[in-house]
Amino acid sequence: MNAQIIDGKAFAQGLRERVAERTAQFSERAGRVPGLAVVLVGEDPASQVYVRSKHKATVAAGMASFEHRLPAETAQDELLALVASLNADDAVDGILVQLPLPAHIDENAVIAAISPDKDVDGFHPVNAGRLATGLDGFVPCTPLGCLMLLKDRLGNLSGLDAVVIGRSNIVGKPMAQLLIRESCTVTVAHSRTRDLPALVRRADIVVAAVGLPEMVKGDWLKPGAAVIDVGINRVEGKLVGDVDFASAAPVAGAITPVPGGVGPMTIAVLLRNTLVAAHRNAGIAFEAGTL
Ligand SMILES: NC(=O)C1=CN([C@@H]2O[C@H](COP(=O)(O)OP(=O)(O)OC[C@H]3O[C@@H](n4cnc5c(N)ncnc54)[C@H](OP(=O)(O)O)[C@@H]3O)[C@@H](O)[C@H]2O)C=CC1
Ligand SMILES: Nc1nc(=O)c2c([nH]1)NC[C@@H]1CN(c3ccc(C(=O)N[C@@H](CCC(=O)O)C(=O)O)cc3)C=[N+]21
Repeated sequence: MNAQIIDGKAFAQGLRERVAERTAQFSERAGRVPGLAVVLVGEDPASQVYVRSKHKATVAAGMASFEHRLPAETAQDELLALVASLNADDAVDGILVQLPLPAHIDENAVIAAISPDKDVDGFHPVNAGRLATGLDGFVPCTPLGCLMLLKDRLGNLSGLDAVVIGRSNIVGKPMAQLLIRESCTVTVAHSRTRDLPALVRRADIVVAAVGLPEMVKGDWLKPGAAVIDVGINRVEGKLVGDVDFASAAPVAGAITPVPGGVGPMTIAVLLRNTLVAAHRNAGIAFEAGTL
C-alpha cells in the first residue's frame, strides 16, 4: 500500500475561495467588510512569517486586516489595554494574539481578556467550554482544519479508533473534543504515555501534535491508517512534521505532508471563523453550508 497524499494546500485554497464568495455577500448585506485584528508582540521570525501570511490571506478574502506590532518589552497592561480597545471596536470582528508571548506576559490572562464573541482562535475558556459541552462557539483553527481534512477523506468517522498525540489547549485537547463529537473512540497521548507505538498501532486515525521532528514512525502505524501531521519543526533550515513521512507513507492509507498539509488549513479556517464572527456581530444568520 502507498498512502494517498492529503493535499491540505489545495483544500485550503478551495475553502478560502468559498469564504471570499460568502464575504462578498456579507459585505453587500451588512454595508461593511469583516475585520480581523492580529496582534504580534516581539520579533520572533517564525511568528512574523505567520502574521504576514495571515494578513495577505485576510485581504485576499475581501476582509479588513488590522495589524498591531508591539515591541518585545511591551508591558502586560499595555497589551490588555489594546485587547480592550479591539473588543470595543465595531470594525473588528475577530481578534488573534499571536502565541507564544514573551515570558513576562501571562498568556492565559491575555486570552481571557479577548471577548469570547471575537475569539476566532477559539482559545478563550468560554469557547473551550462550549466545545466540550456541545454548544456553538469558536473552534480552534488547527484542529478544525484537521477535522475537515479527515471528513473529506473518510466521510463518516463514527466508531473509528483515534489517537491524538499531544494534549495542548490549542491543538491536542480541542482535536480530541472534535473527534469525540464525531463519535470516534479517542485516546489522548502525551509525554507520560507508556508504550506510544502500541497505542498508535490500534488507531484508524492518528493526529500528531507534539513538536518533535519525525517522531512517529511508519512501523507504529496500522496499515491503512489516516495520518494527520500537525507538527511544524525547522530542522537544518527545512520544515518537517512530527511524523517520519518516508517510513509512514508506505503504510498509511492517507497522510498530510509538511509543508502543504495542516498549516495552510489553519489560516483558511481562521478566515472562516472571522466570517462567522462578522455574521454574529452584525446580527445576520450564518448558514454553514460548505463552510
Ligand atoms: N500546522 C499548524 O497550523 C500548527 C502547528 N503547530 C505545531 O504542532 C506541534 C504541537 O504544537 P502545540 O500543541 O502547541 O505544542 P505543545 O508543546 O504545547 O504540546 C506538545 C504536546 O506533546 C506532548 N509530548 C511531548 N513529548 C512527547 C513524547 N515524547 N511523546 C508523546 N507526547 C509528547 C506534550 O506532553 P505534555 O503535555 O506531557 O508535556 C504536549 O502535550 C508543534 O510542532 C507546533 O509547531 C501548532 C499550532 C498550529
Ligand atoms: N494565536 C495564535 N493562533 C495560531 O493559529 C497560531 C499561533 N498563535 N502561533 C503559532 C501557530 C502556528 N500556526 C501556523 C499557521 C500556519 C502555518 C502554515 O501555513 N504553514 C505552511 C508553511 C509555512 C512556512 O513555510 O513556514 C505549511 O505547513 O505548509 C503553520 C503554522 C498558527 N499558530
